[in-house]
Amino acid sequence: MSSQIPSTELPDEPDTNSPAAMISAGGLQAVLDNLDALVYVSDFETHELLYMNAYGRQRWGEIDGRKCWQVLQNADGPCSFCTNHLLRTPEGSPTPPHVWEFRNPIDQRWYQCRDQAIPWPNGKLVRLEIATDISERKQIELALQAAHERAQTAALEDELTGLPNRRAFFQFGKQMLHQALRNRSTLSMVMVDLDFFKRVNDTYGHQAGDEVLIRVSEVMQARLRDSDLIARMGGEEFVLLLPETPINKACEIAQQLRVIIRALGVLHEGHTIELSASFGITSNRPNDPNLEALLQRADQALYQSKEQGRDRISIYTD
Ligand SMILES: Nc1nc2c(ncn2[C@@H]2O[C@H](COP(=O)(O)OP(=O)(O)OP(=O)(O)O)[C@@H](O)[C@H]2O)c(=O)[nH]1
Repeated sequence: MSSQIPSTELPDEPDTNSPAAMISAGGLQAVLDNLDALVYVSDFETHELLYMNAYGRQRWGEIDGRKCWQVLQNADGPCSFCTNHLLRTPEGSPTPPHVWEFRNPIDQRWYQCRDQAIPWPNGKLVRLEIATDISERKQIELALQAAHERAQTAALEDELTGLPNRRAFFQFGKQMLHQALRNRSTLSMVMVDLDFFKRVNDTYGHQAGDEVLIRVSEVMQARLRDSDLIARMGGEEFVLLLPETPINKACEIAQQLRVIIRALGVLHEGHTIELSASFGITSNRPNDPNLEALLQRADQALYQSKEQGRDRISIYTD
């Protein structure tokens, strides 16, 4: 088989009369003016617009020797987000095209911009931008992102009380323990469990029980600092993580919470539901391998509170 290409398919000499070779300035203009994208060229130093295609002129008006920031941004000076400095090396050679996305504050639409330094007929490098309207795609992207963030928040939030849930407790708690070990500071843990909560449900109904859980969450949250973590671990059990809080201070806080819950009296359909809670307290130790170690100790201390009659606080002791 011959490896020679037939001359009809690939001529040896370029045919200067072929339609492709005859593309004129007018032809190029037609291509540029029918593009569904803004194309403009501006001077690097003066920012004067040297060219803008029909797409751009229809949206932003004639260029009339004006500067890019006057025409495209209606501004009094160069834009803070101008990319000119990214398009040339310090020696003045063109860098690879810079592609970025931005929302034009004038028309509020999103554009993907492709900026590049190109040689102009006078021999100077100039700025070329090709900007494509990506608003529809961006709207979907932003809506998806918001939905994803909402789903993430929902996965970490207890539906009833709005407190961080068990999963959030482990996620944030791990970081808090890590920070405490690194700073050699005391992280205290308080486990809180409402007493005889089953009776509340049995006597007043499940909805009354839910109201109690919400009110207890609110009053505990109100007493704590922003840097403390309070999570609902499930049922009528809550865990507090108190950074930079020595054990005696954690006991003081737990006592206050105990008194607050005792005094709460949740009103439900004309009845006042009296409550109490038991507490188990511990603090981190230098060799604590993980959060579970603290949880185990706090749980044992809580068990002691329950055993000794409830409505009390206990500190874990070996
Ligand atoms: N209303 C309501 N009740 C819940 C929820 N989650 C768990 N419970 C109820 O909480 C009760 C917990 O009962 P127990 O574990 O026996 O604890 P308790 O009655 O508080 O007894 P002690 O902890 O020993 O003082 C059960 O009746 C659960 O059905 C909830 O989200 N809402």
